Amino acid sequence: MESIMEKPVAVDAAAGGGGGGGAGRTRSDQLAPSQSLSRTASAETVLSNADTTSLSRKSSFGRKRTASAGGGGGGGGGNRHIRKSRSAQLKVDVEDLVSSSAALSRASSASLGFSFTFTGFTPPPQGMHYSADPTTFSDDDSPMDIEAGARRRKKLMTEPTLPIYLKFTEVKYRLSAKKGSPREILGGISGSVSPGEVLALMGPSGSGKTTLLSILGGRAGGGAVEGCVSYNDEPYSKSLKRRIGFVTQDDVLFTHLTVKETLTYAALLRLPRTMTRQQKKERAMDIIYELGLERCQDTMIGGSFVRGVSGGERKRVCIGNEILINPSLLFLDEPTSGLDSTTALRIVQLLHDIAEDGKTVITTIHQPSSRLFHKFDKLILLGKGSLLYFGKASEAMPYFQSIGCTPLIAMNPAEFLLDLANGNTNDVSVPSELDDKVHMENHTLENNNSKNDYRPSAQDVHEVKHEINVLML
Ligand SMILES: Nc1ncnc2c1ncn2[C@@H]1O[C@H](COP(=O)(O)OP(=O)(O)OP(=O)(O)O)[C@@H](O)[C@H]1O
Repeated sequence: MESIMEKPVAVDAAAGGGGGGGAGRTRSDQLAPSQSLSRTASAETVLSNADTTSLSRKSSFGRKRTASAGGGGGGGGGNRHIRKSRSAQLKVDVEDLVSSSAALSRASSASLGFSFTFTGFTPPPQGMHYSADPTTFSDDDSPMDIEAGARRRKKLMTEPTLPIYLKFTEVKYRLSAKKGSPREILGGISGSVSPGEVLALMGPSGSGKTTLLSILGGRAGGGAVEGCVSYNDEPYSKSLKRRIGFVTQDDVLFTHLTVKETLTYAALLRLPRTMTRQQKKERAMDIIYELGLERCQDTMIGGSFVRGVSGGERKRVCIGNEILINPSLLFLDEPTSGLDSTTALRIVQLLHDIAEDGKTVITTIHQPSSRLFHKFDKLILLGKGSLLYFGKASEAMPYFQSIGCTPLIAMNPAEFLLDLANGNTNDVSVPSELDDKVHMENHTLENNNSKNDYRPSAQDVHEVKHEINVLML
């Protein structure tokens, strides 16, 4: 890692980015009365514990919960009455959760899984009005609703963060082998991503997506890294570490904690001392609302032996754990793996919303649906550690068509690009250079009595692409 950090390159003017609407929709009209009541009551208790210095923000926060409960049909006055009558029997208040021995014993019985590494959160200004609109998604929203909700959704993540422009040039990664020469995992990958953009790293399994993501996130493993990675023209530093959120493929969560407990503990442990305990707890609740987790906030995370939240909800909790600290750079390793296409779309829409708040988002992705593919601003296509494409995601197909690679049947763009990266040219028209190479290699294989067909490698596609590029210049 040392070598890449010593020589940052000058950064060109940051490319424009962003785009896409925010996700979410209101769920208040579908809330069961009991859920509404308990949330309202809980909010009331939080309010009652509030110190006077942050009254205005807490009031708006209280209104927010009231509003969401009110969606179920209750008016303001009625809610107040309900809140009063229920306040005595509140059991799920955050204060109780944090101090209750039951919660603690459950926590201690689970394995420690948080990766509390960063603490660079700036507390929001007092009196900041947080959204009263709980219009985030839940698992039964339709994609149409998501789009509509995206327009309605107000943002919670309004605290300013340092915009970070990430640029990487000729990044190589080699692993030393016990026998023979070192194994090259990444061979000269270049690209950049601006605040407001979502960069997707796509490629077949084993192509080096996670390795590249880890290097960019300052988490390179034991191999040798070459090239240059710069953050606003600066090399990686300790202070930058505090501005990075990293959601790994297998983030470990406490099985027996509820969603609310998980995020509240994370807030209490990860947010800076300059924030009061109350502010931290409110921050956790804001995240719950922002990520549309209010309906499952009291559900246990669960695991192999305990039934808990759904896969999509679990992913959102992992993302919540990271966006709590309001990172400038957010890295995610396969946040949509194992999810159905609609839930995956919601997660990617969420990433869009986060980017729209001025964050820089980089995510690996396995096999996105076409709708999901079009949500990315930029794309890096990897094939066996080689860079096959870097540019706007929307221009990837036209680009490959311009060099003679076109799908022969209607195909999801991601599927087509992954086929190319895998060297699978069935149903794909490829340039004659590549075709010739396939025939030549097959001829050699026939002469050797081999039963296998030659499949062009990612390197072949890469080379052909390079030759064509040269011819086109
Ligand atoms: N520490 C390591 N030791 C041995 N091999 C490694 C190590 N790190 C990465 N590799 C190898 O590097 C290659 C790229 O791995 P990487 O996890 O980056 O791929 P990927 O594209 O993220 O794959 P997947 O989509 O399956 O997660 C793989 O062949 C992997 O086995």
